[in-house]
Amino acid sequence: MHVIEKARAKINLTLDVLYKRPDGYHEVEMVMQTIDLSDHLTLQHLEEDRIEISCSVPYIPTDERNLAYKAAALIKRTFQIKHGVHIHLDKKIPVAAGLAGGSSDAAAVLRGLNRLWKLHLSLDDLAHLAASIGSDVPFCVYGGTAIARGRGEQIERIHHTPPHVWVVLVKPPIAVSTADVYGALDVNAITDHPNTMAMLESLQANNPVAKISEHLGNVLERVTFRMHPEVERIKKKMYEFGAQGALMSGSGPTVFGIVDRESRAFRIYNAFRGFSREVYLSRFL
Ligand SMILES: C[C@@](CO)(OP(=O)(O)O)[C@H](O)COP(=O)(O)OP(=O)(O)OC[C@H]1O[C@@H](n2ccc(N)nc2=O)[C@H](O)[C@@H]1O
Ligand SMILES: Nc1ncnc2c1ncn2[C@@H]1O[C@H](COP(=O)(O)OP(=O)(O)O)[C@@H](O)[C@H]1O
Repeated sequence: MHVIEKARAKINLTLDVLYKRPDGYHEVEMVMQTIDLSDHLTLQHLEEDRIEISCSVPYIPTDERNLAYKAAALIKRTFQIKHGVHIHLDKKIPVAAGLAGGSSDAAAVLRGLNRLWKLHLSLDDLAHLAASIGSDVPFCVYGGTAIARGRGEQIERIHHTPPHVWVVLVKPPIAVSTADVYGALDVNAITDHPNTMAMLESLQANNPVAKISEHLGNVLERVTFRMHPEVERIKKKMYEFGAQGALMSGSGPTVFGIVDRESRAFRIYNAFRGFSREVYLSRFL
């Protein structure tokens, strides 16, 4: 008995930080968008009471530190399930990139085990559980377009037909810690808060990409740019190569560019392939 789930990457079209909370987290407001770049998960029922993880790449832990493991352990604990699961992760989303790859794997495990073990939970039930795994996991349970608030776990889904937008992603070969980036952010020094509602209205009005691009904004960019100037250079190149809009996703270091035409996206993709190893072509989903 097995089920297959796709775990899709996200990008942040806006990322605003409102204040630092007493619990150490930052109160955020972000427009999140699922893109067509996914890990593939296979969940195989085991009669024995254990969680096994295997992975297509060697540099991700396969023990309880893996977010997919945490999700399976949470389901087993919450619903007192006495058998187990083998989870294979076929990784395609770059790791520690600002694209929520691990969070999306965890969300896919919640959805997959709900089916495998016939738990009859709604997506809202799963998203509620997901918050204890990580701030980005509830959004990944739903996917699509949403506004995320709180520490990222409060999701307002946006039901619309997503505009046709091509996305080129470039991940420089550096590791960025989300905790370090939030830790180095001086909330009182933020002057360029993005306009969440303007972005939302632009998406819902199905505006052309050039218009949507006017509202892209991420207050963590400055912090990551300071730590790793090459990330800012990639953003500049993205515009030089013809992107209509460009932004760092999440805490970085991936930078995405958006365009309305496939041919233009291919040109940018090919231009980056000359000197970047990790370049991806994708679309809004
Ligand atoms: C920046 C964002 C934007 O979508 O994504 P990534 O760059 O990780 O993809 C998210 O806010 C990341 O969410 P996620 O990666 O799930 O974070 P968590 O595991 O919950 O938290 C990691 C650490 O980041 C800091 N953190 C996280 C979220 C938040 N609203 N405020 C914080 O200060 C905390 O120090 C926390 O210990
Ligand atoms: N299933 C998983 N896939 C990727 N990374 C994982 C996973 N489980 C745990 N991790 C760890 O989580 C960290 C962040 O990974 P990831 O979710 O890809 O990044 P981000 O939050 O920047 O999008 C990495 O250091 C990685 O070792």
